[in-house]
Amino acid sequence: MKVNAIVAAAGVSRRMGAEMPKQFLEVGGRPLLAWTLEALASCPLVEAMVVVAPPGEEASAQAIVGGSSVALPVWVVAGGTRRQDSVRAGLSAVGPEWEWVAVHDAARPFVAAADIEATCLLAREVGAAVLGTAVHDTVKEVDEDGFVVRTLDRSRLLLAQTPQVCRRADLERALARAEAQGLEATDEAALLEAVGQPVGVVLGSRRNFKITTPDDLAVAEAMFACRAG
Ligand SMILES: Nc1ccn([C@@H]2O[C@H](COP(=O)(O)OP(=O)(O)OP(=O)(O)O)[C@@H](O)[C@H]2O)c(=O)n1
Ligand SMILES: C[C@](O)(CO)[C@H](O)COP(=O)(O)O
Repeated sequence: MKVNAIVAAAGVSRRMGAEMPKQFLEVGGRPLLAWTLEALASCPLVEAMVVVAPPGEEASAQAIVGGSSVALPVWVVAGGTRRQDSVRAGLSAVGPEWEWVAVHDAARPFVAAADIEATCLLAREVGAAVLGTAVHDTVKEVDEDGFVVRTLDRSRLLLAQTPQVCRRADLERALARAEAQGLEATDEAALLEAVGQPVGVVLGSRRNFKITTPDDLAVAEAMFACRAG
C-alpha cells in the first residue's frame, strides 16, 4: 500500500488570531507545518505529499517544505475558502496512479507514525478509516439559554482527528456529490458517510490534538520542549 498525504494547510486561523496563519508560526523553534510534514513522512506507507497552502502563500509553504527533512516528492497547491475546497484542490494534484490518499491537518504535528499506519491499514481493509479518540469528559446538550437539556451517552461518540484515509476515487466522488448537493462538512469522513462509504475507526492518542487556539499553541510549545529536553 502506498499513500499520498494531502496536507490541509490553507486555513486562515481565525481562532488563533495570530499575525499569520498558524501553520506558518514558529513552534518548538520551527514552522508548525515543517513538524507536521516530518511526522507524516515518518510513516513508511506515506510516499508523497500534496501541501495545500493559502492562495498567494504557496512560496512560503514551498520554502518550509525545502527547509524540512522530508525527502519525498511534495507538491504545493493553492487551497480554497472552505476546508473541503482545499481538500478538493489537493486531490486534483494527486495523480491517478495513487489509489490511496490520507488527508491530514497541518495543525496536527504530533501524529504518531504507528497511528498513521494503523489508519491506512484499516482503510485498506474496510474502504476508509479515521483516526480519533474516545470522549474523556461528560457531554451535555445545552439549550440556547445556556441551560443543560440532557447528558449524552458518550460511549458511542468519537472525537475525529486526522489522518482520514480512503481511496482517491471515493474521495473524488464524495467531494463532487457534496458540491452538487450543497453539502458542507468539516471532515472527509462526513463526506464519505454521505455517499454511503463505511468509515472504520482507529482509536489513537490525545497527543494528536489540533492546534486551534493560543492555549493549544502553549501546550504544543511545552510538548516540543519536553521532546527536546
Ligand atoms: N479553507 C481551509 C480551512 C482549513 N484548512 C486546514 O484544515 C485544518 C484544520 O482546520 P482548522 O484548525 O479549523 O484551521 P483554520 O480553518 O485555519 O482555523 P479557524 O477555523 O480558526 O479559522 C488546518 O490545518 C487548516 O489549515 C484548509 O486547508 N483550508
Ligand atoms: C478534520 C478535523 O480536524 C477533525 O477534527 C476538524 O473537523 C477540522 O476542522 P474544525 O473546523 O476545527 O472542526
